[in-house]
Amino acid sequence: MAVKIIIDKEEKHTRARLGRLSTPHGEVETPIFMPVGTQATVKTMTPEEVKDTGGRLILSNTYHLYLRPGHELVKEAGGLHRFMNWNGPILTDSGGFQVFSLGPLRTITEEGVTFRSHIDGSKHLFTPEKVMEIEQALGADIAMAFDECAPYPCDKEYAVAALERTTRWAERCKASHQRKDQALFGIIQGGVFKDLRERSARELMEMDFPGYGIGGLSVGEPKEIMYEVLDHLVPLMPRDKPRYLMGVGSPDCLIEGVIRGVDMFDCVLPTRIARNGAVFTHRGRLTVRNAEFARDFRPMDEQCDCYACRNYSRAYIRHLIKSEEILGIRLTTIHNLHFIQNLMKKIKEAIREDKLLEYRDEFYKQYNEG
Ligand SMILES: Nc1nc2c(CCNCC3CCCCC3)c3[nH]c(NCCc4ccccc4)nc3cc2c(=O)[nH]1
Ligand SMILES: [Zn+2]
Repeated sequence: MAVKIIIDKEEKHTRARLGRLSTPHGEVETPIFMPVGTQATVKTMTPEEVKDTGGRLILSNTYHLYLRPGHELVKEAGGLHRFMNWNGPILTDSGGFQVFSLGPLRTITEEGVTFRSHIDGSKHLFTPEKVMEIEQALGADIAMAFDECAPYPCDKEYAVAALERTTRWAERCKASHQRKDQALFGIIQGGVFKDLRERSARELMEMDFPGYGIGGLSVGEPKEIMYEVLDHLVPLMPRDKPRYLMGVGSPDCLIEGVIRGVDMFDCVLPTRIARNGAVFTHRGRLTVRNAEFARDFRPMDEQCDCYACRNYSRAYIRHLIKSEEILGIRLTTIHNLHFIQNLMKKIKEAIREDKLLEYRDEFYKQYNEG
């Protein structure tokens, strides 16, 4: 088996669990937050720096790498691990979400999705078979199936059509996926409708994937609705397979997702807000580029022991960002990735001690999400 999860401990009062996910490029602990490396780099970070913040498994993307530099070029380079000098596990998303977020620039048919490149406007067709060819060429340890992510809100008919197409496309992905050293994960859809979520999960589990993405969430729905969908869906999923909540998330969503039994998370948030001069702290978000920090010589987060917080002040980092000095967003990125990985470490400790709900309450007491 290319990829499997071993559950080491289930938290006593929640669905949270500690596990180890083994892959051809090594074993990682779960629950895990996976930094995003859209164009074969976690923006502004060297692989060593990503590792130093606690990153162990990173994401890259079929859509972006197909358009530039091209999956054949990456294959010629020896695959994504060689190309980007990352020797840990990699997961590639299928581009389903990217292509659907292109809005009017794309059209969906049973065959696949035609879209125009956001780079040069050229026309392309993604079919399940084409996406499998791309992901196998990139060579990630985990490849996501090509799915249709329904928008939020959408009427039930739309969600049914997207779910049914996702199931048919999952069959086609499975039929055309040959790489034995790459695990293909199915993606569960069904919008915010509990019966549709059950149906999508059942149809995909019949295909016996080694792991499952939970798609169609974190697309604008209120967090409470996302939590309700998880409360209903996760118990239906196999206990001994990895559960990957796609596109999540913020610190509160990570804690709530782990409580509900999720093992894997990815989100652009930590790296994206860092580039906008904003950082996570134990007391909530802080926009360090704001004028109020011009003479604030404290670290970004006084409880943080990352490289940026040990060596630089808010005033200095604000100066760098205002002066468009690249070091500025490198320091906010180092901090944000460290903050999220440190949060995952504290969550894992709380699971070990069966105190995850207490940890959540303690976290919320100090943290207010913006
Ligand atoms: N196949 C697929 N992917 C999904 C993704 C992309 C996950 N990140 C991939 C990653 C690969 C490398 C390039 C970047 C993306 C999602 N992201 C979100 N929410 C993000 C919501 C969000 C949160 C913060 C900022 C922006 C957007 N919901 C998602 C649902 C799906 C889905 O159903 N199917
Ligand atoms: Zn820090």
